Amino acid sequence: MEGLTIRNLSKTFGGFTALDDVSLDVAEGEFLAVLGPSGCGKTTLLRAIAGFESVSAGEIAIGGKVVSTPTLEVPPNQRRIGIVFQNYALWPHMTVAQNVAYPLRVTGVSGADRDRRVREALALVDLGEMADRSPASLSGGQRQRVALARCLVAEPSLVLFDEPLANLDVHLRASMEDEFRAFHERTGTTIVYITHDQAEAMALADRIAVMDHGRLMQLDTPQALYHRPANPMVASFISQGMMLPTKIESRAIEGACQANVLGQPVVLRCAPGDGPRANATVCVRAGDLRVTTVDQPGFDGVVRRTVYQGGVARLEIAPDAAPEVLLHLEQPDPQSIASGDPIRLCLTGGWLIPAGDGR
Ligand SMILES: Nc1ncnc2c1ncn2[C@@H]1O[C@H](COP(=O)(O)OP(=O)(O)OP(=O)(O)O)[C@@H](O)[C@H]1O
Repeated sequence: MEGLTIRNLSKTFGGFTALDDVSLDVAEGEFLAVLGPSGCGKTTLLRAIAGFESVSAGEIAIGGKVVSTPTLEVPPNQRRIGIVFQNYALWPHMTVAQNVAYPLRVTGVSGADRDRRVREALALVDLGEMADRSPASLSGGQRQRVALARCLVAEPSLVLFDEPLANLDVHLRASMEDEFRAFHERTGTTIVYITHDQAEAMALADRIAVMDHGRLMQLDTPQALYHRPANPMVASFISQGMMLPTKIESRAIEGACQANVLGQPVVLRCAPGDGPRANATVCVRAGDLRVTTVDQPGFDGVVRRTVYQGGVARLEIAPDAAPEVLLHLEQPDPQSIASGDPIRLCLTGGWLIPAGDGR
């Protein structure tokens, strides 16, 4: 298979396991984001793919060719990989074109061939007009595009992005997201994109690998991660899913179970074959909760906090039957609910976290 294949990859530093039995495939032309909290192993994974880090167990293959095992290490410059870092790493004394030409110079590509490839790479990132400018005269986003062109000029089979937007302000991040998406559509490059920003991963990637403590928690489309998280870590990490204890009362029929949550009967979405079991948990999104009245099905709680957000207020609520869980929902204007008020909520749906850890 072309693209990238990782099989049972582990990496230990002394006695510490930074990557723990990670397996994943990235298809040729696919855009995969690797997402997870600080310290989950994202950078170690990227460094192992790039060849900057040896592996303790398992195997990495790029374009069908094995490049890393505990006894084999193909050097980084023979892996046909491009890397875009968050700090651009452009040479300040060179023009934009000279920066982009640099990887070709060091590999001995010269003359008209080099000029043509630099022109094409700059055109791909829409910087053809800026070839003779110095990096200091460019905006942060333009510099990031030069870094992208410099990586593309070497015609990599795989491009690794290491939190490339982490240093940019919010507006520039949004426009660079558009640029990266357009770039991927235009070139069909296989991309592995490391980030701790969930919104960025969701906006850009075909699929997302969620990691925690060195382990792959779930690899799926953004929609599947949101609607069908495989375990509590993914459920709470993606869009602040809320977890509530649940009693399942029927077997799954057409993807739904009858259940009871905090005393309220409710139909929940679930995996095929799910059914009554101990310690079941439902993942609830803010949109699954609404404020209701005492004569309606639901459960009672107390408002702990309200935060007005323009047009809506975020209500944080502790249910009476599980006060250790803090629920949140958005209540549209006009606002009449205050902190400390008793409240009744109705749960309209949710996803039953599958049994086991779902990996
Ligand atoms: N050379 C090393 N020696 C010892 N421990 C290391 C080394 N490199 C990484 N680690 C540890 O491995 C774990 C994973 O680190 P890594 O940098 O891959 O995480 P990350 O997900 O990229 O985090 P962040 O988002 O904060 O950059 C951390 O606990 C880190 O301290």
